[in-house]
Amino acid sequence: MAPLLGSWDGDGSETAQLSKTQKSILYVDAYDSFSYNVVAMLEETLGAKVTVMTIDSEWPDGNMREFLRHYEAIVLGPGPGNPNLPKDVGIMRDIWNLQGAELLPVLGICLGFQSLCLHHGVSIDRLPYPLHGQVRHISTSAKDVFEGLPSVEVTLYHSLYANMDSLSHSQRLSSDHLEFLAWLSLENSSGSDSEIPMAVRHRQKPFWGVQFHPESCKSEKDACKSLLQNWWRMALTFNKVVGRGGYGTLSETIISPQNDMSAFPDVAYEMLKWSEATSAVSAYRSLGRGLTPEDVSEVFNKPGAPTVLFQSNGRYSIISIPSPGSWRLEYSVETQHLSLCQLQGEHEAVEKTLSVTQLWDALRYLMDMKKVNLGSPESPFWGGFLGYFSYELGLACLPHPKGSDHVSVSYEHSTERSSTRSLEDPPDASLLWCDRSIIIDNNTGNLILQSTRESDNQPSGWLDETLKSLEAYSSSSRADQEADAQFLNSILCEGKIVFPEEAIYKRQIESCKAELEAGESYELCLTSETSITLPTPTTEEGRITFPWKLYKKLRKYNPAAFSAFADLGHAKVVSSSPECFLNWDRESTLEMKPMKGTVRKTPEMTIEKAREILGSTKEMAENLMIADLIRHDLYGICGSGGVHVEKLLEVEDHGRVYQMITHVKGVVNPDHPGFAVRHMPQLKSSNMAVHGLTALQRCLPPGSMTGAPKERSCMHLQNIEDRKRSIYSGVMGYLDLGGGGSFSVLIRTAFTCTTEPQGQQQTWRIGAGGAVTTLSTAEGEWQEMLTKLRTVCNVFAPSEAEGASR
Ligand SMILES: C=C(O[C@@H]1C=C(C(=O)O)C=C[C@H]1O)C(=O)O
Ligand SMILES: NC(=O)CC[C@H](N)C(=O)O
Repeated sequence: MAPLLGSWDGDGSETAQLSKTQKSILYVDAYDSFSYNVVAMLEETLGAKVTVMTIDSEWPDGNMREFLRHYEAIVLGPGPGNPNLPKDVGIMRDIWNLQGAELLPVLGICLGFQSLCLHHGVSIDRLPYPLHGQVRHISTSAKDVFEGLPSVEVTLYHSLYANMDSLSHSQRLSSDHLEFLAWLSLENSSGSDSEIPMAVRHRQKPFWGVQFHPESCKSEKDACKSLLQNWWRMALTFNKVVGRGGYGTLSETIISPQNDMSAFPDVAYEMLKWSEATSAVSAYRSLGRGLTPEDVSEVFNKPGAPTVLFQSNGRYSIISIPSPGSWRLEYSVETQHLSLCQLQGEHEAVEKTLSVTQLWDALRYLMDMKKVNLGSPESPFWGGFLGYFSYELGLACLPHPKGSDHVSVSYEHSTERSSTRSLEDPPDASLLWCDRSIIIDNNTGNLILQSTRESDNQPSGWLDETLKSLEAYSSSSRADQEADAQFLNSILCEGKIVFPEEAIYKRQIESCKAELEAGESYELCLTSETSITLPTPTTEEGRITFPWKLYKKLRKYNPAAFSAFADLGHAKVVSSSPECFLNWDRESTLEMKPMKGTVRKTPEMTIEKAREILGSTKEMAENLMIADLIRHDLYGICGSGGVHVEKLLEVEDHGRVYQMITHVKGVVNPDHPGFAVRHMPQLKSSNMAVHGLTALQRCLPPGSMTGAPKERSCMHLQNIEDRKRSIYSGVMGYLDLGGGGSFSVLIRTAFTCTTEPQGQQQTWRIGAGGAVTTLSTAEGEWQEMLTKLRTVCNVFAPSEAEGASR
């Protein structure tokens, strides 16, 4: 039998030796959205090399004992679900059966802690109320792993707990196996306090566990580092005392049944051929005239022609300009159908069936092969793709744990939502290849006209000629604007709006809360859909200009940081999104800025008052959970040491609402990729376009629109919402051939799709929702959803009656 824990306290010399030989830790991942934060903390704090193995993996060669000899210790991570269910903990359970010389040090975190307690006779029950994203002081025994740490502030993400009352009196007195090391004082409904175990160690075996999340960005950093170092010192001392170690490390760094390797798609070569006029230089001309992006788009984009405008309140707006080299790509997740079509000249078309993984491979290949090396230093986009990816495309990119109810993309017919069921869904990816474009610097008013087509840069070529026509341009008159308003009104006054049913939405909130209480999720971003059916304008001109005129109205009503317009085949999108999903520059930096926490702006509501409201436990917890999820997403790409929180839980003014945001940055290191991308091809590239695309593929759908943990939350949301979100909750932006990219989250957005443009009616869809946590109230969430809905829905009211809709 192993010696008692007390004798392994060591003198710290093992930690000092760490730098000489890198030790290995096996991390067991339960598909949590915080896993890579834990892994980064282990690597950054202990200097250890971590291998990640998912709970649904098989032990290599079917021999756990042999495999574990290569590791100094195991960390069992947090995760959704309940340790009483074998599928939620998978291979974690095998660890508790190790005996004698097979034993090795283990640290369980949250779900891992619960699994340890459960195996040793403590029942795992539901808390009176879940504690997701809550930051609390815990008291400790100030010994063992808590040496020198009598009280620590930590983040909690659990709804289940180790119930000490489940132990019989004699079990507790002798407590033959477990010793509890830390507690949380929890007030129950009767007003009295009870003590909930927060940390444990086994008395004979080298097993420890903590119920809290030391890796969270709101847990006390130095204290949690000391805790880990204490554990590691004791773990290494154990190994030394029992003579473990010296087996060398294994080469694998990730073990999982997930395997999304597929054949390289031939269609990538076709795409390359279609882009042959795109050279490696983006030539440009500058014009110092203050034209609006709307004006410029109107000059170049004929009504109804494929157009994307990415209009920002920040620095730059990007406008697509048609050219002989323009082509479009559309992809459907459900049918795996890819179609490409040229927009001018031969009008060639290509149809192919390919998997989502192959789609990303083709995009990466094309962006890499068509790298542009030179262009206007000021311009964030030198040419490439403009367009969107849907929420369902994001779902198809998620890992699906073995044996789980898959997050699928087909839906049963629902009687409750039958009003919107028959609507056509737009493609899941729709991208426009642009070799000509215009950038407007919103700070200086300067305009950059650019093209990657060599012939456009000849004297008197397209660039020179177009510059001349822009110099002579005069913007639309007031009379035109009034005519537009009248035209819109004539259509909008006949609109029929179908709002989400309050009772159904409130029932769905309760269903979300039931999942949160069961430990299935920490936060669920519930959403609903409102549809507006309008008559199709009777004239051809009216029909094709309607979406653009609607966009201009929305842009005025709700000028947003990521306003955007897309007219891409049958799909039309008018967006006033305030939320950045993912940006990357041409060198090495990725950034994400998730939003959570929304307050409606009224004359009485100042930013100070909004800060007070958004400073509540509920709102902070909502944002913190997503902040930690986004850190994990970025660590998955950038690897340990590469991720930093720039801003945490800050309140910003976003036009019609105040929003709380967090800003996380990551730096890509091709020699040390994160675990989410480690086995992927092409990642040794120094081209940031390749890394940006991979980050998109791995980080969709946006965590702020799902909740945490992402996979499990998406699965429950699909069951609860029972509809396709489609473009809503997807992302829109640009893929720059220079290497950069930027995508917004498609919220505060209306879209429509019809393959029968001559039909009598057009239906626009607007999604809206909000994060449900255990602190949510049904009425509060319903009102918050309406606040977000109004920012777009009011644009569908005829102008005089603005604000009349709910
Ligand atoms: C769900 C929406 O927005 C999301 C939810 C937010 C929240 O819960 O406060 C804030 C911004 C978005 O991430 C929406 O606008 O429909
Ligand atoms: N963060 C976790 O590991 C949570 C564990 C478990 N699902 C609970 O809710 O209690």
